[in-house]
Amino acid sequence: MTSPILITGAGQRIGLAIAHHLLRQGHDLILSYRTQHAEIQELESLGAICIQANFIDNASIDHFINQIKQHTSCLRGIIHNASSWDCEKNNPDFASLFDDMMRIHAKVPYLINLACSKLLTVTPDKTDIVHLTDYVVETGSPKHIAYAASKAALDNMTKSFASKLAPQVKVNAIAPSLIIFNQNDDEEYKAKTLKKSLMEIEPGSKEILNCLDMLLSSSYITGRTIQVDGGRHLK
Ligand SMILES: NC(=O)C1=CN([C@@H]2O[C@H](COP(=O)(O)OP(=O)(O)OC[C@H]3O[C@@H](n4cnc5c(N)ncnc54)[C@H](OP(=O)(O)O)[C@@H]3O)[C@@H](O)[C@H]2O)C=CC1
Ligand SMILES: Nc1nc2c(c(=O)[nH]1)N=C([C@H](O)[C@@H](O)CO)CN2
Repeated sequence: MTSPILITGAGQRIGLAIAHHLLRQGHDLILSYRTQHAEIQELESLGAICIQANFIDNASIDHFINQIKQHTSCLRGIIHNASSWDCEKNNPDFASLFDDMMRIHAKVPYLINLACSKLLTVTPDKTDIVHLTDYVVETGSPKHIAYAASKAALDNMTKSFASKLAPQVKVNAIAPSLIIFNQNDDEEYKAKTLKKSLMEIEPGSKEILNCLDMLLSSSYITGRTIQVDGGRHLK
């Protein structure tokens, strides 16, 4: 087994697309999933090590980290993809929402990066940490205040970990705007959202895969955020 890449939240959508993309490239994978999606069985049949993890408290994060270390003594990369796009409108308990957003988007990457950084330095080759953040790190989001703040924390940690882990480990962020809609998005929301960018398309996971390929193949880019947002900042 080559040094595996760790992906969090790989059971659906972008995380699932990343998992299949890296498997097709010949990488070994360790991945986390929360819900037992049918796709998990296929990933296991393709050789991925799939670990069920719901990051609801410190103990669950620690348990996941221990399971990683039981499966491998080295890592080629870590991709922090797991995320909950939750909002104040759906959560009147703002304190719990804030804690949940900070846990999944900042505490989980923080603890995994610190606990697994040595695994990224076992081989002499350059290795990578990639944080999936969000366009709203630049602008804030009045409808997703805690979500945006937690993604901003993750964005900031990109710089801290890049400095801490250089030169062997490169640490970068990918900041998407609309990539793929959700199943329950109605036509009115879709039309309004498409208009928010210059490109006015729903690009799909391929845009993230292209960006990931660039970062993993670079020997020089670190501490940076690659915006994948269709020119939304110019609208
Ligand atoms: N989709 C888009 O257009 C955009 C996406 N992004 C970012 O890109 C990344 C991927 O987006 P997308 O594919 O839509 O993400 P999803 O909303 O599909 O969530 C990704 C995964 O996170 C997992 N997850 C959520 N909460 C927890 C938890 N408490 N513990 C463990 N796992 C959890 C889910 O697991 P499960 O399904 O197993 O329950 C899910 O599969 C995210 O970081 C997102 O913020 C940013 C901007 C736009
Ligand atoms: N975890 C998630 N984060 C985000 C999602 C999502 O579906 N899951 N979706 C978005 C939107 O596409 C937004 O970028 C455009 O309305 C943001 N984050």
